[in-house]
Amino acid sequence: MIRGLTHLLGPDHTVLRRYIWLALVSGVLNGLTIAAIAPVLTRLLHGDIRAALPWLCAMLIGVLICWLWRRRVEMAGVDVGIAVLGRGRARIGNHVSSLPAGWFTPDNTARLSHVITDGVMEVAQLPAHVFTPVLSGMVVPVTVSLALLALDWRMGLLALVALPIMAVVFGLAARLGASADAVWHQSAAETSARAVEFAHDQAVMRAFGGGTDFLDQAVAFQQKTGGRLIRLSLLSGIMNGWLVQTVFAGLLIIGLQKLAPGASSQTIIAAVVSLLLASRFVEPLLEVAAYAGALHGARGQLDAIDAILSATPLPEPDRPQLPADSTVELRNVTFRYSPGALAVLDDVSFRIAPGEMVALVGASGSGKTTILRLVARFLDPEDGCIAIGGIDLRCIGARDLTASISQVFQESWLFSGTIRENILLGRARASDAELAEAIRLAGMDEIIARLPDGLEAEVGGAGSLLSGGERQRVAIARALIKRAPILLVDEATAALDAENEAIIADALAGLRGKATIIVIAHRPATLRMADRILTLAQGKLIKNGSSGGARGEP
Ligand SMILES: Nc1ncnc2c1ncn2[C@@H]1O[C@H](COP(=O)(O)OP(=O)(O)OP(=O)(O)O)[C@@H](O)[C@H]1O
Repeated sequence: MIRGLTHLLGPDHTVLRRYIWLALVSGVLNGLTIAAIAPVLTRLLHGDIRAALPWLCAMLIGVLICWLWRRRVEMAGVDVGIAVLGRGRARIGNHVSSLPAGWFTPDNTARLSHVITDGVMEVAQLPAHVFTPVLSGMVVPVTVSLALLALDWRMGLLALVALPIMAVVFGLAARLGASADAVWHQSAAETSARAVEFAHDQAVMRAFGGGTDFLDQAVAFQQKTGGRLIRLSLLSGIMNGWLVQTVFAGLLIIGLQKLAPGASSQTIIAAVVSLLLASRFVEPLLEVAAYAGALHGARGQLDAIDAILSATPLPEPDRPQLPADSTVELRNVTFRYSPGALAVLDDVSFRIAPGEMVALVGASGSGKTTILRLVARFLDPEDGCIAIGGIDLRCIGARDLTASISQVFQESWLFSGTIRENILLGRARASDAELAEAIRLAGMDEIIARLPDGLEAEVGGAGSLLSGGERQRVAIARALIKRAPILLVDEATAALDAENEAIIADALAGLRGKATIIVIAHRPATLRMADRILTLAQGKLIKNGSSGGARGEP
């Protein structure tokens, strides 16, 4: 668990180290203060107040130091929490942004959103609310059992032997809950993802009279996994508590034996003090046992964070090379989305010269979008290589590759913010004149004139305040302003009226010869405009010919 937190904090793990050190010292100080009860009580019960006084003072000073030290531990715990919320979150963000775009499957996306919202918060609260009593609960009994050893060797020995046994049982109980917890976290992530989908796609569901079945299934699964988790947490809590009580019973039996009739007053006093210490020995252990649920809950979150941080980023070249020009070449590329699955692309090779416009055609599922994803290096091929300007994509730095490629994909992803911000995402430093030119070429002048806030109009989450065609035009303006030497276009099959289609055609025509264009083409006009048409069928390139031969194809 500590390792997981250290991984999350990365170079900032020193705050965690400081906190642990302070918490352990706090445990020792607490233990020593509790142990001081023994000489105080012994002397008081013997009626020797004068001899008890120095010990009493030492104990009171100990209580004060413990109280002050505990404040330091709490503040250090808060510092760790703040580091987790701030730098830990940033670390997850930085790491995720270095992962291949292909990593963002619905499952991983749901897990990521669950971790960023709930997981990090749960982990951030761990030090202040859980670790402090747990660390103290582990150290105090060690110190108290040493004091017991000095008073009654049999009780001390039992306490010392019981400690490692309890540590093993507590660990096993935590492991028992951890697997149930991992399944629960996964089901919780899935339920949140489905709830968002459910809300987002209400219009479609209502149109088709869709029920809530898919959401109900996720909720039912979460209920089942939650129930199992609660049962196992309860079981492990009971098991831990039962073990601590058994050890306490053993200590009581040994201590009470001394109170047999005829025992000397000295023996009775030693027995009473030992029994008091025994109760202080079990108290923190019961607290640790009670925290078992919280601990393995947090472990589940830490494991989920660890899984994200352990995902392999796209390897960056040691010595990045720059592409010589905007040639795009696939050499014997084979790709499958998961090991053992059918090859989505099978030994595909082609070369596109700088400034050439190539249309990709083929039946649905033939691999057209996958080719664009591979050229943009969302994913790496299994076999073969993809090169830009003669350089393998794997030898080009991520920043240079991003600068080389513009994309207009069907989803036309827009982000919350204004139209201006969404377009300038293409090139933040574009001048006003360049912005105006991109807007004109993307046919957005009239839309912007119509909106009360013009360029400053908010597009809403994922561009929800704009129509499908308007979203597509913002995406085109963004791609145009970037002026990348390579343009990848997935021509939308839906949501485009004749006007929007004409605008896309104009934008492509304007770029013809200036950029290397690969377009997944659906319209005859685009096919006619292309210099060459590549036809795919079931992941194989079956035709690589001039556009003349394909004119009129859908
Ligand atoms: N993320 C993914 N994980 C697993 N399989 C995928 C994934 N994306 C696509 N596929 C599969 O890969 C194959 C090729 O998909 P691709 O999207 O490249 O086809 P396409 O030719 O662009 O289809 P369309 O014209 O319908 O968009 C399909 O069988 C598809 O089911």
